[in-house]
Amino acid sequence: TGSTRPQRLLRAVQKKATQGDPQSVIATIDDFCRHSEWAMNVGDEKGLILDSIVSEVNPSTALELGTYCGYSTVRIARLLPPGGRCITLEFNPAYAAVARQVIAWAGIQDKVQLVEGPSGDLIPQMKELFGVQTFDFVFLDHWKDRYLPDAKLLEECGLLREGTVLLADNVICPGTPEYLQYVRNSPRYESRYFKSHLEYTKVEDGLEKSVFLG
Ligand SMILES: O=C(CSCCNC(=O)c1cc(-c2ccc(F)cc2)cc(O)c1O)c1ccc(O)c(O)c1
Ligand SMILES: [Mg+2]
Repeated sequence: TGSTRPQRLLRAVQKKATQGDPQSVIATIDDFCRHSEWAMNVGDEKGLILDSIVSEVNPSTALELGTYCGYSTVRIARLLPPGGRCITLEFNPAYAAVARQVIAWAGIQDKVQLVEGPSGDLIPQMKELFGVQTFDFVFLDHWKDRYLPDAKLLEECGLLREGTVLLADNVICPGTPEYLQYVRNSPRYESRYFKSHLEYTKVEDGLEKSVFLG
C-alpha cells in the first residue's frame, strides 16, 4: 500500500517548509506541483488573483468549498484580519486528513474550521453549527457541477449579503458552464472574469468574481 499524492505533498511540506510560515508552505507546494507531481491546487498564478481579491474584501467570515490539501485555505487564512475566520468544507476524508496537517504546519489552524461532509448538507447548517450570519467571501473550488446548486443554496439559506463576493476557480478548465451562465445573466450578481491558466500549466483557465447585489 503505497502513499497517495496528497500524502507525498504533505511529506514535502513537513520536510521543506518552515513550520508556522504560511508563505513557505505555499512556496513548497507550488515547487512540488511544478517540479515533482501536478496537483489540483489553485496554484501560484491564480493564487495571486485570489490574494488580491481576498485582501480587497478583507473578510471577517470566509467560506471555502473544496479544501483538497489546504493550499488555498492557507492562502486565504494568512490574509484574514485579526478575528477573521475561514470555514472550509471537504467531502473526501483522505483529503481532509492531509489538509488539517498542512494547515497546522502553516500555523494558521486557529483561523480555520475544516468540516468534512457534502457541501449540500453542510451549507444549511452553517448558522446553527458555526453561528454564521452571512459570509463576506466564498471561494468555490469543489466539484464543478456543485457550484450552481451550492450558490443557489447559499442564497436560499440567507448566507449571502449585499456585497458578498463569490470567487469561482476552474470556470474554463474543467469548466462550470451552468454556473457561469447563471452569475453572468442574473440581475442579482455583478460578475467579472479574471483570465489566467490552469495551475502549473499553459492551458487557459480563469476565476469568475461575482458580487451578490442582495
Ligand atoms: O473536493 C471535492 C471534490 S474533488 C476536488 C474538486 N476540484 C477539482 O476537481 C479540480 C480539478 C482540476 C483539473 C483536473 C484534471 C485536469 F486535467 C484539469 C483540471 C483542477 C482544479 O483546480 C480543480 O479544483 C468536493 C466534492 C463535493 C463536495 O460537496 C465538497 O465539499 C468537496
Ligand atoms: Mg480548482
